[in-house]
Amino acid sequence: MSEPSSWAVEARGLGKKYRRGWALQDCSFRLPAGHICALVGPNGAGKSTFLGTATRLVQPTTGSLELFGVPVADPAVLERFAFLAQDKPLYPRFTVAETLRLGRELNPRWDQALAERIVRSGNVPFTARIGTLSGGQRTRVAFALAFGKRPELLLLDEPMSDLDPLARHELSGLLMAEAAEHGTTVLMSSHMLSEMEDMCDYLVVLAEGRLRMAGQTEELVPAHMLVTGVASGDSGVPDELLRQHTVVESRVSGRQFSALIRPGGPLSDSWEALVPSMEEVLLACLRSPEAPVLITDEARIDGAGTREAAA
Ligand SMILES: Nc1ncnc2c1ncn2[C@@H]1O[C@H](COP(=O)(O)OP(=O)(O)OP(=O)(O)O)[C@@H](O)[C@H]1O
Repeated sequence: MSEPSSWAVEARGLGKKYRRGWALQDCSFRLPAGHICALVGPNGAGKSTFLGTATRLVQPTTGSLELFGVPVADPAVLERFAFLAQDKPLYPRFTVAETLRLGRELNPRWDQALAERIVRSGNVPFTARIGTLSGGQRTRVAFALAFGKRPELLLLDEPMSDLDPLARHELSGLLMAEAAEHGTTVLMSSHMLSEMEDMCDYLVVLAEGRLRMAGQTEELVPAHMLVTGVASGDSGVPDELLRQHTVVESRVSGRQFSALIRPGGPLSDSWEALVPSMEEVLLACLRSPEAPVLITDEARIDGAGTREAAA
């Protein structure tokens, strides 16, 4: 058994219901500490809602959530994570220097040198007021605040969306270096699948408020194969493929079929099989919300189910 603190995130039956319906439902998984995890899903999938429950901005309707073994309702958890919200809320009248000073005064483990380095490498003037900065410059200051806190867990909601390609490259490099050097766990929602592939070693996929996949990428991605061959049977997808393997997505074009599958045994020699990229697996999974859920043993949490949220 692992020590409780070796799990950065443990969600058990987590759900949030709004008047319009469930934004997140029966979500159960765990994320071991030290990973960089992509939180992926289409618009409205429940990613921000999940991050909201982790940061206490959203009160769950069902289930529980622990960070490093501590329930999120416990104030002791607050200094262990930093959150970069999608709209990067900062005080518009503060200067950049005043914003960093606020970070220093509020956070006992504050790293001023690191925060200043992040601001300086984007040539953002320390004397400028936040309200006068471009969207990307504001994001950089928000990054500096989040990193400067030296958290054990960084929760990032679409952090790179308004950054130029150079800034994205620089800050994603910094993210990976920080995670490697300090063992920081990162949970980051994003629609940039190919960038996630370079950075992330853990995946949590949501669709329509439900968990679709969770686990280490090195386990999830090779659990899939891209198969092509000669079409046969009523649908064009060979019966043997449908019977013996889990077909996540299939397509028939002329006399050829192609499918992304989870092999249930050896594949026929008459088909060509390739290991897909993470992006190909994610795209197929997102296009096929009816495909069976895949959660690795490491990410699976026992005894989960929908119940009233812990007070
Ligand atoms: N405060 C709210 N009141 C009512 N419904 C809400 C509220 N916040 C979110 N929702 C609904 O919950 C669902 C999940 O929204 P959420 O913002 O978590 O999705 P998301 O995966 O972050 O989407 P995106 O990729 O577009 O940012 C959506 O259907 C949304 O309309």
